[in-house]
Amino acid sequence: MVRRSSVVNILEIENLNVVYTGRKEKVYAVNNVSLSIAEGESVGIVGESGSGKSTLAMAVLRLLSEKKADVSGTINFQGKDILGMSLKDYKQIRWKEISVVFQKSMNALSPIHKIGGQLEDIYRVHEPNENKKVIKEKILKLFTMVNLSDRVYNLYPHELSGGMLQRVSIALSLIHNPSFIVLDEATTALDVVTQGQILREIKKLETEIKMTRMMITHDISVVATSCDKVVVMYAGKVMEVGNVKDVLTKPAHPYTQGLLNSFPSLKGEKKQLTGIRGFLPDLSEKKEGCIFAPRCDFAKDICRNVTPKDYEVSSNQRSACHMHGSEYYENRRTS
Ligand SMILES: Nc1ncnc2c1ncn2[C@@H]1O[C@H](COP(=O)(O)OP(=O)(O)OP(=O)(O)O)[C@@H](O)[C@H]1O
Repeated sequence: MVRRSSVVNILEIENLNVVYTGRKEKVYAVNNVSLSIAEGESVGIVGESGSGKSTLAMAVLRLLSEKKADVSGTINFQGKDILGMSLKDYKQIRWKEISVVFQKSMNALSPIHKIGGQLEDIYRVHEPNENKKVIKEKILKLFTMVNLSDRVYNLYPHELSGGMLQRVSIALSLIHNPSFIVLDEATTALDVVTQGQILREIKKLETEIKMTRMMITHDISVVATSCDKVVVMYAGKVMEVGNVKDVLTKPAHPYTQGLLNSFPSLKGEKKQLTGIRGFLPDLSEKKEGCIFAPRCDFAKDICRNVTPKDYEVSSNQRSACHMHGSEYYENRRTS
């Protein structure tokens, strides 16, 4: 949604819809999402639980079962139509070009094999003929990058702390030098000190190996400290997109404002946390109007009846709100 003329987009998502069909009732988890991510950019996807962040990532990663989810729209990655290609072709891209770290990625490691051997085996899935010594060197280099010592190579998973295991997962995701990485709550379970360290290492890596990052998180402070752009999702839709600084200091959508007012600030004045009244809507049906209107203190008739389009607030910020950029919002902006 934020477009800069000289920028090359690595990922372009147009009108993406994901409907879970596995149960009696459908779930419209992602609705008409369009967004682009420029090469080298780090983009945070935020929104409360159930807003469709992981589903969006799973669609990009082609990890949704065709039997359980209908995916429509287009996803272009480096000019290639991801949804249009065969799964066999996509598997050539996954891990090599696009990789992912989930919150529980570390659980995928076998408890009875040493870390080094497991990483070596995974490396060979894409490079079956690579020399053992070369692979080991590569893995040790990655360990250094994520601040793990060489001795981890010969340890079993149970001999590592949660933070170390998550660093192993990040090292693993980087094993084929991907140009795009998805981190889905990858640092959420870690203590703040370890999380901060890992985020700093990831940012350093991005400049070293020219990587683009899509980061899914509940934690706005993670976005504030580590991302260039933020996408705010609610009930399967993008509510607001923009540069982190603009969106976090001058939110243009009432949902973003509510989300920001739900987080305490460690710096600056103490403020009353107000949260957002009500709950996420039932996603088993599609309704006209703004999906946030029932929870929005400022909704007018138009909001309840007409689905808002995506309005430009500034060259760096867009908001799907009928009242975008009105004086009314100007007055409500947080400082
Ligand atoms: N496999 C599935 N089958 C049916 N519905 C699903 C499935 N996975 C997710 N959903 C539903 O899709 C909606 C979006 O879920 P999703 O996990 O993408 O949200 P999220 O924003 O990532 O939430 P969280 O932050 O809690 O991970 C929710 O209503 C969820 O219940």
